Amino acid sequence: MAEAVLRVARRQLSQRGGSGAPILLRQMFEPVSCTFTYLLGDRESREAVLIDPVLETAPRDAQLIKELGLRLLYAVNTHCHADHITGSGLLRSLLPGCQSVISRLSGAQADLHIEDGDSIRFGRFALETRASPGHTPGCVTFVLNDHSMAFTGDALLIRGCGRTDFQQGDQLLYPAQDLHIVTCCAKTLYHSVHEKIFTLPGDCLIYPAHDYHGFTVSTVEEERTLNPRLTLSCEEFVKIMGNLNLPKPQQIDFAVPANMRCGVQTPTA
Ligand SMILES: N[C@@H](CCC(=O)N[C@@H](CCS)C(=O)NCC(=O)O)C(=O)O
Ligand SMILES: [Fe+2]
Repeated sequence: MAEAVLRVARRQLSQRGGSGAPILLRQMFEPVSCTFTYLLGDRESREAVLIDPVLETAPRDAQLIKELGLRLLYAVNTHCHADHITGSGLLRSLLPGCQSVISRLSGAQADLHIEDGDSIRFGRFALETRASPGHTPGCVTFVLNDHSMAFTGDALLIRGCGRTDFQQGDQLLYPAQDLHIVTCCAKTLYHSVHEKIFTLPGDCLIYPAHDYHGFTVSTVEEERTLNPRLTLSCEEFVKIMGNLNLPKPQQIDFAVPANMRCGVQTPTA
């Protein structure tokens, strides 16, 4: 009971802030890779962060940020993406003052490297970093400080989850050389989701990095009870992940090397 009261109080503090203004949130879509980019801002200080921008839609995002009178502090990545080039490199040149961010464990270049437990602050709000490896070793989930929403990248998708068949060394490659790697990554992902995401409040909103079925948002409670993969035992989950037989992402051969350098740094002529 005391915990519930505290949670409500925390939520009012962050979502409503001191002035009663709610957080500014925009979910944007890039249709080729089916990627969601999220803009979060503080209406009072005008400080903002962008989660998982895509190279092709970075100019759109920069224009919206300017139109809304926001100051982009950080263009952050939930992981080194295999299916598209990140927009974080381009955004730092389109919006001077913006810094690119990715986890240290991704091995990718960026202005700032984050680790489990680090906070990304913007105005009266903050995003907590929770390491959630498995899809890639450097995957993180960002949780708003009042635990009302989580940006899960590819660790947890709506009624699905990220694939675990990438070879993970210096770079992501496909396919993983043997089933042992897929098994190990799948076990890691299962524990990440159960320990770092499903432990959040049931009404915490889940915002993934992709959706291929037309969904936009879910909740912890929905995924805890309805996700067809993550409601299985770890053993059954590992078996399913070893047999997804997904085709190689079309852009992986050039997207991953580019993302290891945090994408394209300057606008093309
Ligand atoms: N067809 C797409 C790639 C689709 C894909 O592999 N998606 C990844 C997430 C992006 S790295 C994934 O984990 N999918 C899980 C699933 O169950 O679909 C392309 O060619 O880009
Ligand atoms: Fe991914």
